[in-house]
Amino acid sequence: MSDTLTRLAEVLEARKGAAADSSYVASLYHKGLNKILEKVGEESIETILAAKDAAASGDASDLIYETADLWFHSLVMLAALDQHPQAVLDELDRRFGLSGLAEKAARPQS
Ligand SMILES: N=c1c2ncn([C@@H]3O[C@H](COP(=O)(O)OP(=O)(O)OP(=O)(O)O)[C@@H](O)[C@H]3O)c2ncn1[C@@H]1O[C@H](COP(=O)(O)O)[C@@H](O)[C@H]1O
Repeated sequence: MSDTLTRLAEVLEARKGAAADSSYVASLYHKGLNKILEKVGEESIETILAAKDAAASGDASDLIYETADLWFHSLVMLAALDQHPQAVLDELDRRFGLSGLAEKAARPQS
């Protein structure tokens, strides 16, 4: 799972030197941080609406699609601020360790 984030982070880093009209990510960098944050906000709202629809209809396909958009734009935000997604995964790992669930999951069932 995290391999996808690593490979995507590499592409996002490479887009930093690219011309605005060469790719979607390059165009976002050229528009600046405010535009990137606007996209994160937009995608957050679309994800919430899709979650409501999924709960009502039982069909989660739009929710998965919108969540991918939200994660993607969050990764662009992190890259624009020179942050790597591994730092977020490390933070989640730290919290998982703190909760004691990691040890519980590793322990054989009796
Ligand atoms: N995962 C994604 C990804 N997810 C969503 N999007 C784009 O995000 C945009 C979101 O849709 P919207 O309708 O909200 O946006 P829009 O109308 O195009 O833009 P606005 O004018 O509203 O800002 C669409 O243009 C999608 O194509 C993505 N664009 C790129 N990637 C990945 O990023 C990599 C680099 O992309 P490029 O920089 O385009 O080569 C690609 O190889 C992909 O792996």
